Amino acid sequence: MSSSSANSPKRTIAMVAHDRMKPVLLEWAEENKEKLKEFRIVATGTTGRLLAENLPDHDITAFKSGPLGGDLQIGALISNDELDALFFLVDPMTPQPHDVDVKALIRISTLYETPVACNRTTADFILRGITEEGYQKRPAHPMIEEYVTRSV
Ligand SMILES: O=C(CO)COP(=O)(O)O
Repeated sequence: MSSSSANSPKRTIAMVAHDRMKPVLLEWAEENKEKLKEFRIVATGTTGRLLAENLPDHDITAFKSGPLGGDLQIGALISNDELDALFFLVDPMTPQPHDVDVKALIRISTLYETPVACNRTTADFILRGITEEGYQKRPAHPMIEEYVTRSV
């Protein structure tokens, strides 16, 4: 994954929002809709449907709903090194039935050096960073290689 140029395929970013954060994400996406056009956007089910309704000209794919495995589908992209950033507006005040999936998504993002925004301020920084000329995502953490080649 790297910075884009005129001829390269669209980079992929993911968007997820817990229910009370969905209006916040929609507002943030509206504010940033011009920059977001350069990406393919994948999202958990309900978040993706709402984004597609609000941004009909964007390239948006909705996976399964989060509690039904949508977070894990995004995690699969990350573990294949196919995701450039994750925008995940988490509700810090409401317990989630699929909290283990949410944790797994954050963990796998950490391992693969995928930038993750859990609030709007970080989302602003990440979007600015990944659209900057010359931006290059770091490769996955070397501990992956150590793990693959470990002797047991
Ligand atoms: O719960 C979610 C992520 O953990 C969000 O899923 P939805 O976008 O399907 O509501």
